Amino acid sequence: MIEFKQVHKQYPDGLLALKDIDLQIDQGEYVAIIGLSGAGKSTLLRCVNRMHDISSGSLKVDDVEISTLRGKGIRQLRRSIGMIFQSFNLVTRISVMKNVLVSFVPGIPLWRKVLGVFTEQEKKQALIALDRVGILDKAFVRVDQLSGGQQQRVALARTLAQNPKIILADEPVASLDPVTANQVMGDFRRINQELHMTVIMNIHHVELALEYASRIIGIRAGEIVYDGRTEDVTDEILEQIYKGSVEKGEDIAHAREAVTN
Ligand SMILES: Nc1ncnc2c1ncn2[C@@H]1O[C@H](COP(=O)(O)OP(=O)(O)OP(=O)(O)O)[C@@H](O)[C@H]1O
Repeated sequence: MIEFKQVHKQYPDGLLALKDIDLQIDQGEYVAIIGLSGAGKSTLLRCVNRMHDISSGSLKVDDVEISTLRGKGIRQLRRSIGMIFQSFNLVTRISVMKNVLVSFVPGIPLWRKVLGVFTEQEKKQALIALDRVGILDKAFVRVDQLSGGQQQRVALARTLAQNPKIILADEPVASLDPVTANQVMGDFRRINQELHMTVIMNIHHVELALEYASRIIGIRAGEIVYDGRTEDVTDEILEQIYKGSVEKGEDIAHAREAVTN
């Protein structure tokens, strides 16, 4: 379980990016965080794995106050939390398999990583992860020969091989075409349901958030302005989250379309 209590996050330049955040996310939820650009979505997500430190309040992951963690404790925390980025963060000149292997076993000695020495068990785990996201047949293909959607699936497989309890995804489908974005959102849902991993995702596509996530958190200027079930999201709620946005009208139209279809 992830628990924020009265969390504030202020950047060194004085900007208050998160204000008084109270939030509880149970194991196995699929949560989409939506809001305008600059609302604080990435900041919120990145506090969970200590990529950012909170300024005050309490943030617990499985009852551990994460702000008290140091070196080894932070590494352990990050082992249980996978992170997926919009830009995939893969090494494109090497094979899919190597990408998964090199990153999913952070505990192995550096020399084994450098020489590419992996056990049969590690290889098996990597192949199982690739199979889960439907790209087992690409295991020995170089990453730069794959489409964007396939690369995002490699990133997901790499995270899965690490067997995390929580997956944080920062705009994972922002650079994908609509069909591929739907497929990748579906991958996240399948993994969430089959493996009971918590998924917390920042996403600009409101219609995809409403279609795939079971809970929506709306952030506006660093504050939570909506937190509830996806099916309870109304036009008024979206209006409140996106008030003043140039693209708002379009986003809400898409959102409605997705809900009524
Ligand atoms: N390292 C930083 N130092 C100072 N201010 C920052 C830093 N990172 C983010 N901010 C500011 O904090 C606020 C929240 O940013 P954040 O990236 O969390 O928003 P976001 O909702 O994820 O935006 P986007 O959808 O554009 O990614 C913004 O005003 C941003 O400019």
